[in-house]
Amino acid sequence: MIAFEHVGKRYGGRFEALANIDFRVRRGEMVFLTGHSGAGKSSLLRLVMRLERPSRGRVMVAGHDIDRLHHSQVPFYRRQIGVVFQDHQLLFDRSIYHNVALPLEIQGIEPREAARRVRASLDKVGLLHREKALPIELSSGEQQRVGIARAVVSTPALLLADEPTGNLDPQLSADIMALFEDFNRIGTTVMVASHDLALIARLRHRVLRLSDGRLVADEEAA
Ligand SMILES: Nc1ncnc2c1ncn2[C@@H]1O[C@H](COP(=O)(O)OP(=O)(O)OP(=O)(O)O)[C@@H](O)[C@H]1O
Repeated sequence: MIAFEHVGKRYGGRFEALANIDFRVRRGEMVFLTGHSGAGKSSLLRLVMRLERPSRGRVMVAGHDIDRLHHSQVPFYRRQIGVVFQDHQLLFDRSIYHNVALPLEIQGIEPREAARRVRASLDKVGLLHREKALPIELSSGEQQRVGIARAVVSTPALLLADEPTGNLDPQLSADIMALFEDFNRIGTTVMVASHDLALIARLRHRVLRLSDGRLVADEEAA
């Protein structure tokens, strides 16, 4: 699903944020990406989303060298990927329902079909009963679950998350990770950047560890 082939990323032509990164993630795998602050986790995820382009090497996603996408194809490419951020980036003047519906509106999905998908997504994260609420009325854990519902509403084959449990307490963090595992179980390829080593160790998935822009460990699930 994802292949990094000797990928390097320099910012401003000088600073080397990633060097010689080489790994593959199989379709249907769930992988954690870990490493100290500044190790390059976000940069790696941004390369997969094609928000950044590699300075060296190739990033292949679903068999395509994504650097070769024409710029007109990039929005379509990004819509195939579900993304969850730490600061869930909800629109605070829209209801929970309309936040989750947004990707479907952009794709021009017919409203009745969109409603069915939005409700299925909200049900999956346990928030169907809050569909009319505004984000401000929800706890931060609930807001994060809305972000996840929005990321999966288009049933993406690939789900990326950047520190999705950053601000949450241990129980809520475990709940969020369990949701990712649920999506992985139904076939979604999942890649989660996290520095929560205790949580990662309990979950028994493959771990890619970055340090100073290098891939220093690739540990298969125990
Ligand atoms: N747009 C940019 N321009 C210049 N330098 C950048 C840019 N984005 C990231 N960097 C630098 O690249 C390095 C890797 O950053 P990155 O955000 O990928 O790390 P990270 O592992 O996600 O860290 P954190 O856990 O703190 O978010 C850092 O030293 C950072 O300062």
